[in-house]
Amino acid sequence: MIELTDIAYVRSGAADLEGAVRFATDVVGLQHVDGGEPGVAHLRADGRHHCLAFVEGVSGVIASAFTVADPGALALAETELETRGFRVWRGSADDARSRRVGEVIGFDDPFGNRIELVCGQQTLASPVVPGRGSGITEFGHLCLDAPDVADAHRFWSTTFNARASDWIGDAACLMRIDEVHHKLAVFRGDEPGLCHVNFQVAELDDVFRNWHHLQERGVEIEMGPGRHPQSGAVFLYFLGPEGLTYEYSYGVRRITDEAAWRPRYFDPAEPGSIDMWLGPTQKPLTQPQAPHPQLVPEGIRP
Ligand SMILES: O=C/C=C/C(C(=O)O)=C(/O)C(=O)O
Ligand SMILES: [Fe+2]
Repeated sequence: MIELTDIAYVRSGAADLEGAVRFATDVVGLQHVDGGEPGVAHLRADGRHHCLAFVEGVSGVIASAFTVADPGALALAETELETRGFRVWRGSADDARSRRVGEVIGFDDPFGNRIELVCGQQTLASPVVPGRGSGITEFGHLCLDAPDVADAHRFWSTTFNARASDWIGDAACLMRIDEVHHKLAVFRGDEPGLCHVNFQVAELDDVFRNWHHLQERGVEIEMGPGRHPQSGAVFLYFLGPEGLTYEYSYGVRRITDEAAWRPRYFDPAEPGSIDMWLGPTQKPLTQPQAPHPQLVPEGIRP
């Protein structure tokens, strides 16, 4: 069992790097950390050096990354994954440097999502300088697609320390790796992909202020404002460039009594099972950002 300690970053290809960065800073409110690396832009939301990296080139998600404790844990993870039949890539010093981590390995999950595991993710001492006052406090979670959510849960909970916090029938499983209700979600989809990246905001007011801001800027609101009955968070999903869906949310549940928590099973057909406020659309659940074409799965399965 590999212990994930946190989510680390999402790395995505960007056909229009400047446009992707402009949106991430001026609209979403992330900080552009200039790393002096041509063709790569790092965006910061919290203490992490970055939680989103755009790499100039073909659009599409390159990898979703998680941290493990240290180089020893990463070496054990590498062996464990190989033992389970995964082909594991070990990043070079340049790969690690571009990700601002000590070491990086990668593999394709059984559904074709490229996952990276890292140790030594860089923390920046300087305060975050947000691109806009959207109230972002933290990179909250990431959401992947898989054709069978129960299979995905089996994979994540037996290979890693992910635990189901709640299910939405066979449509979604929300999983935690620490106290936060979910840092990883898997939604049912025919193809692998990245459903969305989530950023927590400081106040309920931020969600609504951001909603107005996005509307004024003509940004496509995919769903919300609404409230998820699972985490209890008030959410807003919107579509950015490069097919990337962003989510702001406020008030995510923390599961502090691990032993007492029992996952709940919501019926996706019940009105309100996704949005207690009964909002109209469920688009972000059905249109993930497709994987970068060069990374389309090679069928590596255990
Ligand atoms: O469709 C349900 C989504 C639930 C949640 C939540 O409970 O917060 C999400 O954030 C999500 O996975 O998008
Ligand atoms: Fe979410």
